[in-house]
Amino acid sequence: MTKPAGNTNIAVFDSTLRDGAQAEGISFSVEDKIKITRALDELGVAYIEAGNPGSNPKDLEFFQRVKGINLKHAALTAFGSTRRPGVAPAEDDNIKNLVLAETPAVAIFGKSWDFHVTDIINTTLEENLAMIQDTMAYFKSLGKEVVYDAEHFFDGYKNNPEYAIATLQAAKTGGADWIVLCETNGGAFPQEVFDATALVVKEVGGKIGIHCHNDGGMAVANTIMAVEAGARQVQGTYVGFGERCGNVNLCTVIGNLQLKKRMQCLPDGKLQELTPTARYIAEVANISLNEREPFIGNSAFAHKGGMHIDGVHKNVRSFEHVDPEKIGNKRRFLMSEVAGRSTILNKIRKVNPNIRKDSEETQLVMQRLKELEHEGYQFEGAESSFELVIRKTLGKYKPFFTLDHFKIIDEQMPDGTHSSTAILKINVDGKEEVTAAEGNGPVNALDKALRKALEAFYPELKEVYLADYKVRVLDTRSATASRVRVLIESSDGRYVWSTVGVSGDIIEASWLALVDSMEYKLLKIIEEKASAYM
Ligand SMILES: CC(=O)SCCNC(=O)CCNC(=O)[C@H](O)C(C)(C)COP(=O)(O)OP(=O)(O)OC[C@H]1O[C@@H](n2cnc3c(N)ncnc32)[C@H](O)[C@@H]1OP(=O)(O)O
Ligand SMILES: CC(=O)C(=O)O
Repeated sequence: MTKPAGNTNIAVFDSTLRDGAQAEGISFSVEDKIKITRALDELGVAYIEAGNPGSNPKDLEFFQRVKGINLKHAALTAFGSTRRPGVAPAEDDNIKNLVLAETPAVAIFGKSWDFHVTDIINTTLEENLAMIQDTMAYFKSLGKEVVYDAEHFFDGYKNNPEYAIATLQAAKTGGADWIVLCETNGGAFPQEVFDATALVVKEVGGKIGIHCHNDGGMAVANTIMAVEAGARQVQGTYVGFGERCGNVNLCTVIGNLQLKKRMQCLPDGKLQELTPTARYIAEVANISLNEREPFIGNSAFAHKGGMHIDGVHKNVRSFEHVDPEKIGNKRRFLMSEVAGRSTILNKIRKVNPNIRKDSEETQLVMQRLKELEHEGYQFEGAESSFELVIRKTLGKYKPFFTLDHFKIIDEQMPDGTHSSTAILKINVDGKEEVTAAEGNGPVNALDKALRKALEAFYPELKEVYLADYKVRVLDTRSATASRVRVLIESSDGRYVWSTVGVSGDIIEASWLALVDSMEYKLLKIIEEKASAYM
């Protein structure tokens, strides 16, 4: 038997590794599946539907390998269909593979929609009922926990309610532990889901679950309505991956049920892992997380409008529906032309703690920020450049070096190879330094030459490297004459910082961002040394 799902009263059933693997663009390796299984178990979901052993050798291999892993919370679940028409369960190849998986739980899907029975699996309505009942009874005889997924239940119920309910009764008679109502085509409305689920809870009884797809954008609403009607198992995928438009996003469902409806979905203390787990799963799946995703997205608690930021500084409840820390996310304040003084005050105070919201300096920095954003700068993702803007505006900036000149030679060879060389002369406290460096492109060569020149004076820069480089054309209509914004992410292995440059020339924009990056790092070195002496 499966382990209880801790102190939860909603059983979370995650199908990232099965329905999620049916999403366009997703292909998990066995290793990926093991990593995600461990992460979901650590989070405390009740069931991990990890694949379809009758589908492919990869899933079979996964189920063999995962046997050696001791899961703390979750019941590992193998997925497959009912027996085929006219074949006994013990003789059905798909069912034999499910047995080989040796999981404590199985999820078996069967047909609820009469049209699917007659036109898709080409059998009789009676045989379909027998297929469902026999399959449940077979797995129960093997001591498994059996989750019955009533595929297309809501469409079936609309078309032929008596038959749809009869399929659920067949599953119950066969001994299913859970009956899960599937909104397979994802087109139902919340009220329809509520009404049908409430009827099933009353007339069929037992433990009822819900499985929604998002084709009409209603998956979360439909899931919540089913829970309101009495469903106690919620199936979905962790960040919403799934066939077509995806399955219900479990992060959104868990966030809503646990924080708004006070229905516990994860064991005590685990809700804070909601966001880090989403990042981890997206990383393993090699899919970039939609940053606007509720609860877990990077933008979910990012405040940009000046009036909103002012409100949040006064009381976080003014523009936040829940506390981001409860789900392991964080509040962010974005620098931009729509910011007000409250937004920048915290940043200014790091440079001069005596400045107030109504100080003249605050107004000056605000004005400079808006001018620069008008020129094409964006400080949302380049807070280190913004700190330098504040210093320059407040007269707290002294350049670490001055540029005499640089020159870039780009060579395209007849054999198709390409090389870039940068030659550069800088001046530090009256001392000149001339360097040259080669790179795989002009910016790479310039970056190397600048660091080489500066390292002669500031050896700490040896550990700095360029972690990311992004270019954005600001006015696409004017094509090559348009301005470009370059965003650079630098790192010294411990910290990451971001800087920005804007110009009509991509090399100049890159140079401006590179200079900010080096100057910011040098400033931080000085600050660290100063605090060590305090
Ligand atoms: C709503 C859902 O998400 S259900 C799960 C859907 N997931 C998947 O399909 C992914 C895994 N599937 C697979 O790897 C393959 O489809 C397999 C290995 C299971 C089957 O492959 P094949 O035998 O080549 O069949 P194919 O995929 O072409 O067709 C599906 C078969 O399943 C049968 N089938 C579909 N649903 C059911 C059901 N509930 N009960 C019994 N048989 C079913 C169909 O009738 C069809 O059989 P037929 O060829 O005799 O008409
Ligand atoms: C079972 C399933 O994945 C569905 O009906 O959508």
